[in-house]
Amino acid sequence: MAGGEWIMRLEGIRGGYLTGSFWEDFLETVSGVNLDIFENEILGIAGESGCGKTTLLRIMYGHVVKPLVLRSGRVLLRGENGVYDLASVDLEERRKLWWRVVGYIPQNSMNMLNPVERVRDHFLEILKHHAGMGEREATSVATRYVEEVGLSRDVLNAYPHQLSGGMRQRVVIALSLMLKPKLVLADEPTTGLDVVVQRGVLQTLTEKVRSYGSSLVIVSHDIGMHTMVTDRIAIMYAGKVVEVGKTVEVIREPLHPYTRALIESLPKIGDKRLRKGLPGMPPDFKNPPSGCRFHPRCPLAMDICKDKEPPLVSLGSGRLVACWLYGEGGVGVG
Ligand SMILES: Nc1ncnc2c1ncn2[C@@H]1O[C@H](COP(=O)(O)OP(=O)(O)OP(=O)(O)O)[C@@H](O)[C@H]1O
Repeated sequence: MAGGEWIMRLEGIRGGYLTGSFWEDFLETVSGVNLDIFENEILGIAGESGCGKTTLLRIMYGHVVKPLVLRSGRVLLRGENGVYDLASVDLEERRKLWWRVVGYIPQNSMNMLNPVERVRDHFLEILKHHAGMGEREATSVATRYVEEVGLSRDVLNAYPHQLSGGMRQRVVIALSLMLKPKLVLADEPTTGLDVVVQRGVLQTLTEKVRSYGSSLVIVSHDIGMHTMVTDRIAIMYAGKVVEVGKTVEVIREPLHPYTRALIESLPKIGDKRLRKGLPGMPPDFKNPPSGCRFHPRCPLAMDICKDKEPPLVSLGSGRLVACWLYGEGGVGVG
């Protein structure tokens, strides 16, 4: 569970995509995010499709290549020899941190395996280059990790297309975890798998992360999944973090009207009533609403919401919310 020191600290992250050849042709899809990820925790990032979750995760990994651009902010990562700002260290330094300190499971990662390389070669390449192992040691480590994620060692001799989607995803999980990074970033790690396989893959991922004492950030729009596996949850809306807290508390008593709407839309066991969806559309990043970006869809919007952006304030016990309903009572955190 969460507690102790942060392993990653995000400060004032603003990033997005270049959409043309000029600096002004820019779509800001992450706007001023501040967030700490603590040691030994599983943090979920949730929000509607297109709210900026993947953009934020890529920035957290320090994999910022055009058209993705980080306009401002710091991505502080506690490494073996001190704190690094992934937003400013050079590529060589970031390469040393990738796999060993911070691991990444990108969206659709199971399709990312090189189709002309056997599974074994994927493992050996990482173990040789990032851990300096020789062939023999690397092969024995690869065998152990493949088995640890519930696969047979024969999988090492297979080509990716010979494996099912769930098996490929387990391979990607083993690859990203085998150097025991302190922090693993997983983007929709079970999308595209059937429900039963999803559960097994999630269980493997979270069990391994817990047993290595690593932290995991898991991006998904699936609140049910967050309820099952995460300790804390950050809710994003239109490029901003609008609520953070312990998952059980956020689910039991959502504070931000957007979080309430997300939770309201979840099916509940035994309740056959049609769930209410959230009316309206997420805003256009090119021309976001003034004040609180959620105000045009918010059933509780007040005059101030149109004029002034609510800061993310602390309500104590690690609960943060960006909403004028709580704004005056909280302690601003930036
Ligand atoms: N390469 C790109 N160029 C321009 N705009 C992009 C690019 N990639 C993403 N976007 C836009 O950035 C916004 C945020 O996208 P992002 O993928 O971060 O959201 P998300 O919350 O992860 O969504 P999803 O759950 O659908 O993956 C979206 O409006 C998307 O269309």
